Amino acid sequence: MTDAKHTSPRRRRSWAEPYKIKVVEPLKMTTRAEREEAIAQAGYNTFLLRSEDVYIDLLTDSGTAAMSDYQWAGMMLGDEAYAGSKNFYNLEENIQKYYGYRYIVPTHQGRGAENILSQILIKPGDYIPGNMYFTTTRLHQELAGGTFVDVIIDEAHNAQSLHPFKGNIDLQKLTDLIERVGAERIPYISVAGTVNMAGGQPISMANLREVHRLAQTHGIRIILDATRAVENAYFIQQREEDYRNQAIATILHEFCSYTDGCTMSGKKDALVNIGGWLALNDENLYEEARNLIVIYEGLHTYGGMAGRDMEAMARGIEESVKDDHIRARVGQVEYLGQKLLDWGIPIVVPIGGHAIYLDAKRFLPQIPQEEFPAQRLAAELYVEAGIRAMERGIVSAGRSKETGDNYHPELELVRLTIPRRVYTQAHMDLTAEAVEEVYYNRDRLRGLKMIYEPKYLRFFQARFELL
Ligand SMILES: Cc1ncc(COP(=O)(O)O)c(C=O)c1O
Ligand SMILES: N[C@@H](Cc1ccc(O)cc1)C(=O)O
Repeated sequence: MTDAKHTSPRRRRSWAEPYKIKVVEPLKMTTRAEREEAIAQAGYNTFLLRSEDVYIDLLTDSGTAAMSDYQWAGMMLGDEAYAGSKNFYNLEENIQKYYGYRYIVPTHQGRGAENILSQILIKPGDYIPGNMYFTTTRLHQELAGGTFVDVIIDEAHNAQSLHPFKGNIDLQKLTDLIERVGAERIPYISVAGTVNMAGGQPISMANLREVHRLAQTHGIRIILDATRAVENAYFIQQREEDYRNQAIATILHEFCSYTDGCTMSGKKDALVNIGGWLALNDENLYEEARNLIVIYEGLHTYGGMAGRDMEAMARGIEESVKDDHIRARVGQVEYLGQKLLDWGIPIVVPIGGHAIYLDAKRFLPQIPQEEFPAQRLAAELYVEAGIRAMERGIVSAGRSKETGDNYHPELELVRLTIPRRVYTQAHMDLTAEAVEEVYYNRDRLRGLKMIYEPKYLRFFQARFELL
């Protein structure tokens, strides 16, 4: 007999956090009228709100993690020497140990590494295939004279496809590109794990291994965007048969071994508020990176970070690869997503690693994409309950560098991004309730008009008016 009463409690054990709370940060409560005023002043762009006017901040998981006492203790051991800080060597050692790359160049955050990498590897006229674009990554590739080509599987562009690895690369699309432009015009394949713009979706180990094999045949490098590679490793453990019994750290190491280097925003997986790195296995490329780093970031033993920041990141890496940590981290995201699915709210499935993505096309079908449905939905969530989310649709996609026309991405999404170790289950419940309320009242929402458009990465600073 297996009715609920007789089920072993062990089988029901949930994802509860493997830590307890030692310090809290009070939040300001606002009225609806105050929020209406604040979002209008912010030009209906959640990036332009003041954080003190936000109740639950789900704008991003970048630099928003709560550090542990072990990390804070490390901050007191900051060696703030200009050159040769011991914290750099601790950081270097941990990156080599857990990610497996040979040479490490610290940077102030991910895009610092993307800048250096793009300058070193890309020549005007080159093509860079990748598993869906990321805003900063593509811009650096374009500024260096390259053209990004999306070679992700088609399922990634379909919010409702249940493919377990929507971050996978379509080997046929990649082969076609190599045949069309020639391997010598492809400086590297840009692989992200997980894929942020697709909904935090993972790439499988099997797929990366295949991409590696193909790349080797043509002598093309693979550079990983390792920003959320630990979360990717968790999905490999959960969904890929051969990895079910392997530790996250082991999976991460193998995953990186199929690539020639990585750019990293330490502000995500590595549990710090600032920091990043560029890692490379090729000594000559490392030499070039060391030359550029002193122009853009700082000396090669600090790269824009204080010694204490490097120590916090070295320790954050150790914590990030613990199985208990990552299970609870993704578990919390899944908890929120499952609740929304149970209530019939349209979200991207499968639920991703760092965020829930509301499908604005199905949420607000009455608003055409040119009137920015996702931007409108994000603004409304803020007005409803002081929850700050982020548009990931036509505003984020920007314009084609060739024609200047707006891209029209298939995915028109609002991202509810969960910071690591910051919010409680009750915050997730309240978030779900607020989304449900907006969904209930969705018919009365109209679109927006863009009244200010910055030249680069427009979503950060664009302004809108209600239509
Ligand atoms: C997948 C991905 N790559 C690169 C970056 C760039 O990192 P950073 O914000 O640290 O510059 C981010 C976030 O910005 C990201 O999510
Ligand atoms: N990488 C961070 C910060 C960021 C947000 C949006 C961007 O398009 C670029 C950077 C994030 O994904 O949240």
